[in-house]
Amino acid sequence: MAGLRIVVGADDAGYDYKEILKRDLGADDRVASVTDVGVGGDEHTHYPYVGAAAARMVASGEADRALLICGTGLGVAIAANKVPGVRAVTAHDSFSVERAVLSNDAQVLCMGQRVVGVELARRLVREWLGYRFDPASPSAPKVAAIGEVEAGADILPEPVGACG
Ligand SMILES: O=C[C@H](O)[C@H](O)COP(=O)(O)O
Repeated sequence: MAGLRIVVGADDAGYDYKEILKRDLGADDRVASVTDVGVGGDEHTHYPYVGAAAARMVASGEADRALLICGTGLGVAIAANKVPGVRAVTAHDSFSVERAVLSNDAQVLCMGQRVVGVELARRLVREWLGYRFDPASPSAPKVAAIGEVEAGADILPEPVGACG
């Protein structure tokens, strides 16, 4: 399985975790490359800029995934989701991290440095690296429907019995 190209980013509130997680990613043989879009230790930025910068790299195909940290993991996710084609989630538990990839084909995982302990964050990132979305899974049509909504399509609700 090809190694993942990962972009990491954080605002000031997520800088410490971003550095720790970046180091972990760099030492993991499932990771082909790690690109850091900031912030640097002596820099300041608002979370939408790093969230969007990382998401654009995913949308353009320069990166396979992004890992974004802010105070809560919420702002960077909202910003990343504004980039067409990007599915960003905030997750601080094992099941959500699994389903983010296997159900939602989310390419962007966001966490909050003020929310989750660092050792749990490190463990969740290790788990995250092990999941790959299966395009033949029953979840694939639902992910495709997200793209249709993004493209502006009106999608009528399916009958309840047809929802898988
Ligand atoms: O979602 C936003 C983040 O938590 C950010 O790091 C802090 O934002 P605030 O300073 O506006 O609360």
